[in-house]
Order: sequence, then structure tokens, then C-alpha cells
Amino acid sequence: MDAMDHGLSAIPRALATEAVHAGREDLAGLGLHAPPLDLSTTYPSYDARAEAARIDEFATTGARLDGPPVYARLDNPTVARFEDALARLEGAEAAVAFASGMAALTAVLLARASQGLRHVVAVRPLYGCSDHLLDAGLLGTEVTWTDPAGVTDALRPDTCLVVVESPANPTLAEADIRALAHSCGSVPLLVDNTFATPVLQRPVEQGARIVLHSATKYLGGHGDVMGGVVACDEEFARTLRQIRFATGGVLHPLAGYLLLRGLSTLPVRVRAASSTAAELVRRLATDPRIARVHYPRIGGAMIAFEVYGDPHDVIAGVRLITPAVSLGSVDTLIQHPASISHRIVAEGDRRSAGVSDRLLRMSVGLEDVEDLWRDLTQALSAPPAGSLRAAAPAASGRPVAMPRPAGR
Ligand code: MET
Repeated sequence: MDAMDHGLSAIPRALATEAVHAGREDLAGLGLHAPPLDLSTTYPSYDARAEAARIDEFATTGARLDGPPVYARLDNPTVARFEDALARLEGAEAAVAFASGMAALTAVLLARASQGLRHVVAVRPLYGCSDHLLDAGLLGTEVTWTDPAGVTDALRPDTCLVVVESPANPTLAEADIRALAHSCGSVPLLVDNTFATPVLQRPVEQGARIVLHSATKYLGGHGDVMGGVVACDEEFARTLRQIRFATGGVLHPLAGYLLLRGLSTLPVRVRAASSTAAELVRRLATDPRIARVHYPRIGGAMIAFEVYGDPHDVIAGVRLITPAVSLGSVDTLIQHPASISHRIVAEGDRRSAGVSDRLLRMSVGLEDVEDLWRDLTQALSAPPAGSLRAAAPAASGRPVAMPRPAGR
């Protein structure tokens, strides 16, 4: 028994408990309450031979160093706490943190391509920059885009990865992860779990081998920290640590500290914002100004809707809601994917992936639902930009084409 964990580590703990305690089990034994923030870039060692052996060991295996760190690009104790906690929440053996979600995806692609496999199968839509990274072949990979039913046929002997985001950015389309993992055979399935978070969905339990997060979003949760993280088995984590050391896309320790703190409130934030989002979806679904509402079956705090009017008028009309890209913060954000988050995806690809030019994506925060509804509904009634307010038509009165209820 580890003296620090008081023998409790064998007892399975609920997610809300893990969120508060994972990555912190040794603190009481250290006489601390808050996790220590280690900002060192380097560490003293009076034994260069022993240090050389430890560096060799890391370079060869990618295993985390035993004993004190050597240099911040290899490892950082504060970041390691966040990694341990996120791995626990995702039910994975390990996690490796990066400077951003895109740095994390880059490391995964480099890790797989370094094993000589350069073909990726991916399901659209993905977040716009993930789509671009794959579609442009910037890292020397080649992509085949398909729908979930086409994954098995798209696999080749040199396929290194199948990539899906569920619920997808920005349409909230959901994939059956278990079925998809089955279709992948021995090829690892990567699930971008940024929108769902481990509170709503744990892809490893459904057969995914790699789980990606833009930690900037719900994991941080306050719009003040940028990061990315990959949860996976220890063997792949070792390759990722080697790639991270070689390419330098490390997470700053202060970001690691803030992300660990963010995890402790993740379950309550996600559940509270999800319940507000579900209520807004119920109201939008019967609103005559809305052509279509998108909301995943698993719920969550992300909603998307298509308007009959000009989506730019809604963006210009919000007052409480912030018109800004990104998501997962305590405050509500709205953005127009065709203009911002998915701008980089070719128009035809964007539209065939279901990203309509009339689609708006909203990240619901922790405000009171009535205040959010009041702001949203006044923005939906906003006059076209440049016109006089008195001349504005109110609701179009046209029938709702496809109002989709909350589904739960
Ligand atoms: C730079 S654009 C996008 C940022 C973020 N990944 C989002 O989907 O909002």
C-alpha cells in the first residue's frame, strides 16, 4: 500500500470524486493542500554520468523519468499532475499534454507517421483546423474522408489512424463510437472528445485507443488557458513524450496548474451548462425564426441552430452572450462556423459535411437561462445590420422545417 493514498486507490471512485482528487493524492503527505506550481526550466544535478543515463533512458523508452526532472521539455511535475488526473477521468492508462489541441493532434500524426504509416481515414465534420491539417497533408500524411459506414472500406495496409470527433464541431453530429472502433479492426481509433468531455462520454470504454482534447475548452473551463491533451495507453504515450521532447510543443506549467484546477469543477460545470443548453434547445425548437436545431443525444453544453434570417445579424445583435470563437468557458459564446471556426475548410467540403452558411454555434455557459434566452431572442429579432430598428420584421412566421427536440 502506498502510504500516501491510505489504501483507497483500489476502491473505484465516482467521476466527481476523481475530478477533485486525481493527480493530488500525494499532497497531504507533502504537507500541502494546493498543488505546487513548478516553473523551473532546468534542474541541478551534480552527477552528470547519472544524468546522462537518465536522459538516455528517456530518449530510448519515452517513459517518464524517475526522480527529479532534468529539463522542462522532457517533463514537468505540475503538468504531470494534470496528465494523471485526465488519464484517470478518461479511464486511460496515460495522458500526454501539449501546448494546444492542434499541437496534440500534430504529435499523434507524427507519432504514427514515424512508424512508417502515413494514411489517415477521417470522418467529417471535424474542427476546421483539424480538417485542414489532414486535408492539406501538412505533416506528410494522406487522408481519405468518409462517413462512419465507409470506414472499413477506406482502410489500407498503410492506414495509421481513424479520426472522428463526436459530437462533431460544429454540427454536433454523433458517431457510434463502439461500432466505429469495431470497423477500425487493428487500426487505432482517435476520438476528439473536446465537446463531450469525460463527464458525458468516455471513448476508451467504447473501444477508442486515443482520446484527444483541446484542453483550452471545457477542461480549463474559464477561457484563460490554452492546452491540448491525448489520453491513450502507456506504450503510445511513450512515443508521444518522445515526439513532444523532439518538437517542443510542451504545455506551460502554469497552464498545467490551471487545467488541473479546471478539472476539479468539470463535472459540475458541464452538468449545469448542459441543463441550460437543453432548455434553450427546447425553446429554439419551436421558435419560428429557427429553421433547424442541432443537439446531441448525449446532451452537453454545445448547441447549434440554423436561422431563416442572416446569421450575421444574430452575431451583431447579442449583448450578454459574447460573439467569439472558442467554447467551454463559464460564459456563453456564439460564433458563425462558416466565417470563423470552419473558415479554412473549402466551401464545398464544409457544406457537404453539413456546415450550412446559416448555422450558428453556441457554447452555453453558467448564466441564468432566462437571461440567456432574453438576449438570444432579442438578437434573433435584431434588424438587419444598418437598418433602423423600427423597420425590423419580427418572427418570420414560417413553419419550422426540422425542429429537433433535446432528445433527453
Ligand atoms: C481559431 S478557430 C477555432 C477555435 C476552437 N477550436 C473552436 O472551435 O471554436
